[in-house]
Amino acid sequence: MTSTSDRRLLLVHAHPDDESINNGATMARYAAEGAHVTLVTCTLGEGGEVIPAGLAHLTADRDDTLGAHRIGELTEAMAALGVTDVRFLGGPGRYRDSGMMGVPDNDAPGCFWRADVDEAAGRLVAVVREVRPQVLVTYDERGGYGHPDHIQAHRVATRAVELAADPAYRPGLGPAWRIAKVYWNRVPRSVITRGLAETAEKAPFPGVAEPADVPGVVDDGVVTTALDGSAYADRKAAAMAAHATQITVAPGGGFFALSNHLGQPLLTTEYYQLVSGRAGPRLPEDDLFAGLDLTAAPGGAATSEERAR
Ligand SMILES: CC(=O)N[C@H]1[C@@H](O[C@@H]2[C@H](O)[C@H](O)[C@@H](O)[C@H](O)[C@H]2O)O[C@H](CO)[C@@H](O)[C@@H]1O
Ligand SMILES: [Zn+2]
Repeated sequence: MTSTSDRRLLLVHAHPDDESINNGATMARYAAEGAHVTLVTCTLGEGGEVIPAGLAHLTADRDDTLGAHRIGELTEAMAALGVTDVRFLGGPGRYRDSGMMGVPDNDAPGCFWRADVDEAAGRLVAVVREVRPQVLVTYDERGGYGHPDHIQAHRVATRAVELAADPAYRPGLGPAWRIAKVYWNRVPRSVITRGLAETAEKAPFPGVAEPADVPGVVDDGVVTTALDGSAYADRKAAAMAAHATQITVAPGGGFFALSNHLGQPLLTTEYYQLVSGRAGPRLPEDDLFAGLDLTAAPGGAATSEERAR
């Protein structure tokens, strides 16, 4: 029997807001079930736009205090989800928001896009070996939608999974730990197509996003895992609304828009692709920990088949 308190989930994201958009219901569900949920966010989102006019002064080209403000937004969002283990990679401000692909900030010293992947991954290995998660969630190789910080978060997380499991890598960071299952954030094409059509019909925004604007859209058959988080819909909507400089949540919670004011569906079933580790006995999985025997031997959890060897 899986003890929920033995379950440990690590999520690696680029900016404050990505965690609530992609995984808010998942995080709320596992936190409510007693699992240990750890969020590592790689930047403070210093380069973001700002929706509320009264906060426009925070932007990088004015007061340049948006990063500090977004720490507060993330704190409020995690309180809404019941998540208490919240960290910034290398500490707050270690890696700066790199801006959208192609802007001059991509070349700024200290930006995440210019970080040395192995150096950044080493900082994440310390978290992995401390927390010893059985499951890690991050983005695909495109970072979901091509943002430099999202691509870099994928690269750093992927490298950290490899290094954390290598006993020869920096033993001073703790015993090696193999993460049993790695997932990428996904949205099935049929779901977003239906959701955007509904957005166009019902949402109170001046425009509607394109599927290409939505991170992680893939053909339905690529998706291995669907977590029904409908019981946590209100918590996800509250968490997203807490990121008020970045997100507007429509009254009633069914839709949202980023600072581009293009409406999208606020999904309460959250989808994943298992890219490393063995899937649970039934597809699509309805649990990220499906198939795992959590009586972890030193070094990492195992599936029931591995345990039986
Ligand atoms: C969801 C996400 O990754 N947001 C990033 C992104 O913000 C977008 C960016 O400002 C774009 O110019 C807008 O049109 C869009 O509406 C925003 O969501 O990039 C920001 C800068 O790197 C980042 O701070 C924000 O978290
Ligand atoms: Zn982001």
